[in-house]
Amino acid sequence: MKTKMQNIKPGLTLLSEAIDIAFSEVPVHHDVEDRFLTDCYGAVLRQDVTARVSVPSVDNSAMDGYALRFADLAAINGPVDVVGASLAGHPYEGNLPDRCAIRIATGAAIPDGADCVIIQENVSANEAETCIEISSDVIARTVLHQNIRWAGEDIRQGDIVLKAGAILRPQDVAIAAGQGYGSLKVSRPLRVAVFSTGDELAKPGDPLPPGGIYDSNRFAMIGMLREIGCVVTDLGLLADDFDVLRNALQDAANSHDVVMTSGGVSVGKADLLKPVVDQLGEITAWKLAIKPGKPLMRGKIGDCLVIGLPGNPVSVLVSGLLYVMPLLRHVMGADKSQTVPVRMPVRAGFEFSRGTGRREWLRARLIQNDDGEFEAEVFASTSSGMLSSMVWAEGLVEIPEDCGKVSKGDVVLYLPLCGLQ
Ligand SMILES: Nc1nc2c(c(=O)[nH]1)N[C@H]1C(S)=C(S)[C@@H](COP(=O)(O)OP(=O)(O)OC[C@H]3O[C@@H](n4cnc5c(N)ncnc54)[C@H](O)[C@@H]3O)O[C@H]1N2
Ligand code: MOO
Repeated sequence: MKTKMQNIKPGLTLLSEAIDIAFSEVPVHHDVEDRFLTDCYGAVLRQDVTARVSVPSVDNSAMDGYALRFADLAAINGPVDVVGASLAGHPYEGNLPDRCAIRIATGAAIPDGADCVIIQENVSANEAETCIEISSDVIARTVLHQNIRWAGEDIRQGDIVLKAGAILRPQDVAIAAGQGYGSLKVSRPLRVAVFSTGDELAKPGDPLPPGGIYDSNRFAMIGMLREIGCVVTDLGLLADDFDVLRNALQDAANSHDVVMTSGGVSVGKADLLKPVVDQLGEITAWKLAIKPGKPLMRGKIGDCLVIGLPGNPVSVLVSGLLYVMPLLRHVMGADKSQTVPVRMPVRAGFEFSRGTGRREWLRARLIQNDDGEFEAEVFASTSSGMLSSMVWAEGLVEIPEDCGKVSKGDVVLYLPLCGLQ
């Protein structure tokens, strides 16, 4: 990859700086609620979760079989008496007698005196299972502590198993369940009002007037917001009219944590979002050194965060996934590490050149080349108006601000789309 000195155009903010500034300016919400475990998936955890019990709670068997004393094995030359059983929830009480075996189930406590488990497939038992024969081969292969899981080897009582700020995945909810938590403190979902702006827009399902286009951006915005657990109010379409926009924004800001819009943030005559937010509140950021998504606007009306996404459909998705969703997760208390996209180095399977100055994302997929290695291929067009490129893509290739040329075989960073939610 050919790079030269960063050459950021005046008035544009670097994405990394813009994220740092936004994270420091937009406060984390204090509203926390206790939620039943099964409603916690995808939520931001707002407490440390401390282990109440060790896991396993006692030394137990990893397999179904027979618990024995390892030191006895050398002396065994005939049937071994099975003197009892240890089942999950029903431990064997007492000590393992010399040169005897205890029937044991996976997860059941290792009886006192036993120190290895031989799986049942490797012994032959009589029909009543009162004695077993163990071949000399199996005895020779048996080692001390075989198939034993030690108390506390997974989790020790008092360990912090989940930290505040985690975005809860199935395994996180499961570990809290395993520690007996019936509910967790998580962030209250953000209430987000969404609308698309533009005189050219028609509602999907309605007839399309001459020169009109159907509104697709609202559906991208709502989808991204729902993925991160926001409660969305769909306010539909708004015309490019100052008073209409001002009234709608003021109303939405009064009853939501965030108002998110698409369109009308560039420099054209009909781009009214900025003057409206300027009148009702404050514009706190505008124009990032990114492509697509450059004219993205951040502002506030009272305590309500306002996000004005650019109208181009790819800009909505890319700036939404890389700037807005991380910011909203921050507001819900997510740790910063949880908001950084996965970036994987891969070889470029394409050639690309451009003027420097903005961080750019090309719509991409990974394909296997003739040597079996994965390399990135990119969509034929970089237009931010082509929504089909995002449907085609499984990831994005990130071109740094100062990179003007990518040659086939160069290492580039690939961001899987599934890692951006
Ligand atoms: N003279 C300049 N013109 C533009 C600049 C610039 O710096 N100087 N920036 C360009 C960039 S970059 C972008 S991105 C766009 C963003 O402009 P707006 O946010 O004002 O968006 P609109 O003009 O309203 O729309 C742009 C484009 O997207 C279509 N659109 C809008 N809303 C929707 C929707 N809900 N669903 C589907 N498609 C939508 C709209 O019809 C336009 O084609 O500005 C550039 N111009
Ligand atoms: O910044 Mo714009 O989104 O390139 O079309």
